Amino acid sequence: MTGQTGFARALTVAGSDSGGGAGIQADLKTMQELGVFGMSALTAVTVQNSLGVHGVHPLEPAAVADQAEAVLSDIGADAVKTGMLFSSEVIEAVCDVLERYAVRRLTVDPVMIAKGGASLLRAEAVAAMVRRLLPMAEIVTPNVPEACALLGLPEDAIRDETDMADAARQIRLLGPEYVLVKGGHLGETEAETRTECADVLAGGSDLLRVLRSPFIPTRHTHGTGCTLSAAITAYRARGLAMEEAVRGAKDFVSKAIAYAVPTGGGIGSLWHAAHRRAE
Ligand SMILES: Nc1ncnc2c1ncn2[C@@H]1O[C@H](COP(=O)(O)OP(=O)(O)O)[C@@H](O)[C@H]1O
Ligand SMILES: Cc1ncc(COP(=O)(O)O)c(N)n1
Repeated sequence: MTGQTGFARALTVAGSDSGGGAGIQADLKTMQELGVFGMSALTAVTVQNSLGVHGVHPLEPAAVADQAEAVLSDIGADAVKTGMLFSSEVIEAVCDVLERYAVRRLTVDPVMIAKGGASLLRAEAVAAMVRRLLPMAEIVTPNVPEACALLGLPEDAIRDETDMADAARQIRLLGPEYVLVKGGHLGETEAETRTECADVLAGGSDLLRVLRSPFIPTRHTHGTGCTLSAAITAYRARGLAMEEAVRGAKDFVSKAIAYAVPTGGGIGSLWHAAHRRAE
């Protein structure tokens, strides 16, 4: 038997979601669906289902760093993403490894709070994320509350697309080459009249794009952010240009939301194979 040559590889550094919809599980499903060989460095085991996060068991920072090192020193990765990192110690340990292997195609999903409200990043770790991780990122993908936290703004400071664009430009000044501020949380209170979900991409020399997609009226949105950032990472691993990668990822996540599955009695999860049906 011969192996496949010329395949793209991606590494995710993130937490496990026992419910299967977010975290490492969403990342690996997305990478596989997009034809990329997915690998993982686990940061924490979360006890999670559709009703929320019931426990968080972080791994030792050295255990996280060793997993990333094992992957990068042997298999290699064409692109890397980070998700739930939990503590400043884990951020520091992961940054040391990414720096050592000169990882360039790095997507940072600055995961802070799960949809049910549980904290997936200690408050003290935001400073380490800003100081060490953001300058290494090729793209950072905050949702609206995360963008506020990165900029030290009150959590209701971003109210419309103009505010999202301002925030994206300001976060760029923290070091990442591109910033995608995601608008899934904007207008949550007007769900009945909402027609679209817009994300703002800033980067390159003077790129500013508003990426629009139809709003899908569903409560089953567990894993949207993880899936979007994993798809960007997979497309970058395959060598697509950044704007193309982000547009492709938004399309992938929209389809996965449209065919979301009502797993459990709470917030259900995306269906990562949906793009196959829609093609
Ligand atoms: N109900 C929805 N319909 C269509 N797109 C959505 C919906 N909810 C979120 N999205 C999209 O999913 C992606 C993730 O956004 P968001 O939910 O804001 O991130 P997070 O999961 O990090 O909170 C974005 O591209 C956003 O526009
Ligand atoms: C382990 C883990 N990582 C990330 C999320 C965020 O999920 P979402 O994409 O719904 O914001 C989560 N709920 N659990």
